[in-house]
Amino acid sequence: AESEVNPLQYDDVFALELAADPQVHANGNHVVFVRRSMDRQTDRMVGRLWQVATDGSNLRPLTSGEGNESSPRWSPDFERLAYVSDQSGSQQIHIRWQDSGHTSLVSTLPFSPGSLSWSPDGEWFAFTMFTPESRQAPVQLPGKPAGAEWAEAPTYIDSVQYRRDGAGYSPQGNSHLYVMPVEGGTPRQLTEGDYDVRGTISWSHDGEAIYYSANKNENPVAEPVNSDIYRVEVDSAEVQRITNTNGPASEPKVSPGGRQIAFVGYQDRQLAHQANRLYVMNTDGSEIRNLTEDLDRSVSSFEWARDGRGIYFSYDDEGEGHLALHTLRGVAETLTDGVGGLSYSRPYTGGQFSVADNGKLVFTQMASNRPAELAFLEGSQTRPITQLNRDFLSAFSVGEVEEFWLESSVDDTRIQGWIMYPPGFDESKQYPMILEIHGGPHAAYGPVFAMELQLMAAQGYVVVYTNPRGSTSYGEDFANLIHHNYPSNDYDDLMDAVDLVVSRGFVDEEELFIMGGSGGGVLTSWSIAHTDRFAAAMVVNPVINWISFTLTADMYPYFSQYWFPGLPWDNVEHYMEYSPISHVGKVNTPVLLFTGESDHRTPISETEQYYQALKLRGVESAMVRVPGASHALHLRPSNLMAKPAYAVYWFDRFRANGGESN
Ligand SMILES: CC(=O)N[C@@H](C)C(=O)N[C@@H](C)C(=O)O
Repeated sequence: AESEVNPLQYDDVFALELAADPQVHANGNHVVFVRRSMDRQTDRMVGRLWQVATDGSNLRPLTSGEGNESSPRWSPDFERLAYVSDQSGSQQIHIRWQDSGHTSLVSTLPFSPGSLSWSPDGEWFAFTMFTPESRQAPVQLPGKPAGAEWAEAPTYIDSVQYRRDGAGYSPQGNSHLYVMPVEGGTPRQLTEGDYDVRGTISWSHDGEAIYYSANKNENPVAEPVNSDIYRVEVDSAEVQRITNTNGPASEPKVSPGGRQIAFVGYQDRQLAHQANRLYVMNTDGSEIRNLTEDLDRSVSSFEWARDGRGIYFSYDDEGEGHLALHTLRGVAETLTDGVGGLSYSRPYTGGQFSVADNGKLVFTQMASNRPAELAFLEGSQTRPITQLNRDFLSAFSVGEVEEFWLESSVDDTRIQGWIMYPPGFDESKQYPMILEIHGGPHAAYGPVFAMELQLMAAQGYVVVYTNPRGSTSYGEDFANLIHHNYPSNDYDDLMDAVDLVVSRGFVDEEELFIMGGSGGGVLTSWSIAHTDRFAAAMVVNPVINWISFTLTADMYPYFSQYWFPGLPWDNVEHYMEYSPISHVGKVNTPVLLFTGESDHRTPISETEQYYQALKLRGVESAMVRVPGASHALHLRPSNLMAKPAYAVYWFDRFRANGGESN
């Protein structure tokens, strides 16, 4: 009955929890994971290490929980657990002895460690760490008296990657590979040069070398996606190149027997979307085999089976994460779906898993009514392990999500989408509707819990979301329907979805609203230049002008060469034809903009261009600037609630009868 409906409140963002980074014990009996929750005082998501038996019993914290903890990694004998924590004031490596429960800080690193990995004998850690390049500024100004307070010195920059979204302006330097005794000591740098070591690092079976991936090409600007796998000897730091592929070769993982390496990558064809394939090769780089050539889906992550006879991997298909096993003999078997749940703000796909002996697996399980929880897979049986959100969600009515498919009005291409109903939905009534559009554009939404969308549904809006052409998880051809052609018929797919939902009869056509972030901001601003059917729009961290975007975004070498037929100055007409700014003269829809001031992916200058253009045209518009926020606007819980709160404020203003229709 309607009286029992208890919709979510904005403040409930602080009640969300999720289970991440599962690391299952080899015996499959218990799993260590990062329990993420929201801290109201610091306005941040914090991670704490917890352990639970895979039958769901004995859920308990592993540490005193005073720091933000991440990256739990079992020692090879499963007697110790390494992890990273900022308990000491900076991100450092800690160890927990599983028998005594004793924990200890073992590093004093100048920068945060990444890709933490135990040596096979359990005596060394390997990790990546930022390594500053000690270089004096080329200009030294004379005349500063001792103790004088002069302006901060100007910064001299000549590196390609001088800023990164989420990290800000970087000092000169690179991420390099280090080793350190596990009981502590001085880290020893194994790689050097003007390239970054990122992602998985993997010890050779005998512990004498480490495999890593890097883009060491002479002109990394011209080859932004190219990378290869290298082997560095731990004693001598001698480096050997293992692959020489045309495209990325990354995430190397040595097989349990030590004779093979699995990795992901693809043959570069300069397409906007190129699906990651899973490869195996001998450790000397010979006999490279593409295991997933026929899958036509992107491999998200993978792990060797402990007997070395196959590789478990995850991939998204039709908006949902799947786990599969590929034996080295060539047989592939899908084991489960429902992998995902780590994106809690908008319903993006993405999950994690961990492999025990004998085909037992733990994975993050997605659901449209709660964020990621852990689940156990044994054979073909899946059972839940954690219920971290049970307490909070049992008290509230969450919007139900229904899948739909439609055939494109342009070319009959099948398009998938979802409707989120407001709690207490009554189909005999008329509701306002929000179309919420994902970014990427090569990314996918799915039936995943999404707090931003839930908070808008809780305010009485039907929320519709789709995977228009260009989205991933439907194969490379579907994604590349917008190659050098974005935005285009993806707009028609979105309008087809609106038509379908309107035809169901429960949406008030006078109360249609549209919003989207990033690539979704592109499509929102594009849509309102091509139709006046929406009563108002919210354009979140958009790209408005492809020329200014490619020349200010952090990933500019990639965007300029993979999303367009050539560089901006040689293709001005193309760039401008596809830029929403070129069509702003047709916009009549009231627009609210919402962007992080520290966004280096779609810089706020894009938002400002659009805002000023709308003002010049006299279109009703406002701009919300989010101080300190990067492209990942949801990272601070207060911003996670601010975005839907502003959306509802703006859309309520433009409802037909002051919001009284339902
Ligand atoms: C590749 C990339 O970062 N694209 C951005 C323009 C984008 O659309 N990002 C999406 C994933 C988002 O929602 O932020």
